[in-house]
Formats: sequence, structure tokens, C-alpha cells
Amino acid sequence: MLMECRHLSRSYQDGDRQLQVLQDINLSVAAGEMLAIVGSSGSGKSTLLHCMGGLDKPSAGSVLFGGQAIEEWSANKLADWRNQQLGFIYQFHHLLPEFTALENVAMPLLIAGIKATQAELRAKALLQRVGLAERAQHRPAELSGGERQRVAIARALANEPSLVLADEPTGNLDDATAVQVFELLKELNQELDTAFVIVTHDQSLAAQLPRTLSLHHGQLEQVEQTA
Ligand SMILES: Nc1ncnc2c1ncn2[C@@H]1O[C@H](COP(=O)(O)OP(=O)(O)OP(=O)(O)O)[C@@H](O)[C@H]1O
Repeated sequence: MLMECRHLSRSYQDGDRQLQVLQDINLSVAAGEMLAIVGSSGSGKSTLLHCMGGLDKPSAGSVLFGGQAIEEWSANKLADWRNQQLGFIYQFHHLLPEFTALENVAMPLLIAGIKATQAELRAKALLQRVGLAERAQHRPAELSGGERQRVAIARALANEPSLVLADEPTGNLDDATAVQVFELLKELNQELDTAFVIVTHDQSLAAQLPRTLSLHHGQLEQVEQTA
């Protein structure tokens, strides 16, 4: 199994009471699979994704990657893992405004120690794949919302991660653009051996995926697909 959450709980201290956001979650993500996590606002979707990405620590339970408990890793090992094995896509693109699309996509490669010429070649190929070869020299402010999200997708895939965690990747886009971006994510999942866990509030997009889980009262339930 690529990633497993085992008996994962996360609570926050809210004044003198405890807010139990995630309660005894068990989740397995297989290599190359694509699944959606849905749930109402505040149900804990981002908290779960943060725990899976090593950005937050469970209050109890464990996140295993390739069978190893990530909470036992040093900060350096976690950072290397995030850079090389994981990709992150957010609702707001989080691109660096001063840098071109090409430089944004090349950044994780440079951080991984890949030579600049190689990084540029790979970043160019990724931008071409997401349909933005012509926009490589544009800065984020010079791109449309859908284009920015495509750059963010290319950046997330730069180091050929085994798992991409996407938090509302289409949440800031109009309906037609959201469908196109979601289509691109599905294509990339088919082409690459990369698993995708996608948090979305859009039930119609989630219904297109082989597996959808709903987060409710701190627990994950399988959603039966009607399509
Ligand atoms: N650092 C924190 N301290 C205290 N409470 C927090 C913290 N982070 C999140 N919460 C609370 O945990 C709950 C779950 O938040 P989370 O952001 O995971 O929900 P979500 O399902 O992603 O919501 P949305 O769809 O609105 O983004 C919310 O009630 C939120 O207020």
C-alpha cells in the first residue's frame, strides 16, 4: 500500500473544550489510484490532507508511507519526502508571483538538486503537457485562473511524485474551467503512475472517480457511486 492512515485522530484545543476533527480514520491509498474526499465545510478535509502530507501531526494514530510511520521521521527527512514523493495542489495556486511559469515549475527540481539545464527541460515538457508551452515565460499575474492552476499541476508533478494531494484544486474556477482542469488531472493519473487524493466540494466531479469517501462527524464513509 502506498499510504495508510491508521486510527488517525486529530483534535484541537478550543478554549477549554476539545474539538475532535478527525476520529479514528482508517484509509488506504494504493499506488496509482485516484480518489475523492468530500464533506461539508469544516468537516476536516484539509486537516486530513495536512496529516497525510506531513504538514500536521495526528493527535493519535499514524500515517504510513510505504509502510513507514512518517511522524517518526526527522524534519529533514519529511522535507525531502515532500519534495520528492509528494505533490501538492491548492485551491489558490500558491505560485511565486515574481517568477515565470517555467521557473515556478522548475523550482521543486532545483530544490531536489537537479541541474538548471535539466530542470528547465523537464519544466518545459511539463508545461507542454498541460497545454501551456506558449505561456512558459508569463508570470502568474499574466495568466488566467485555469492557466495558473495548470502551472500548479505541472509544478506538483515536477519530481514525478508517487502521490499528489489536492485541496479543492478546482474550487476557485468557473464551472467550465473546473471541468477542464479536473479532466486534465484524470488524464495525468492515467498516464503517470501517480496516485491522486482530491478534496472537493463538487459532488459531480467526485462522482467521476472510482472511489469517493465522505468525511462526516470525524469519520470517513464510502460513498456509493450512482453513475
Ligand atoms: N489550527 C487550528 N486550530 C483550531 N481549530 C482548527 C485548526 N485548524 C482547523 N480547525 C478546525 O477544524 C475543523 C476542520 O477544519 P478543516 O479546515 O480541516 O475543514 P474543511 O473540511 O477542510 O473545511 P472547508 O471545506 O471549509 O475548507 C474546523 O472546525 C476548523 O475550525
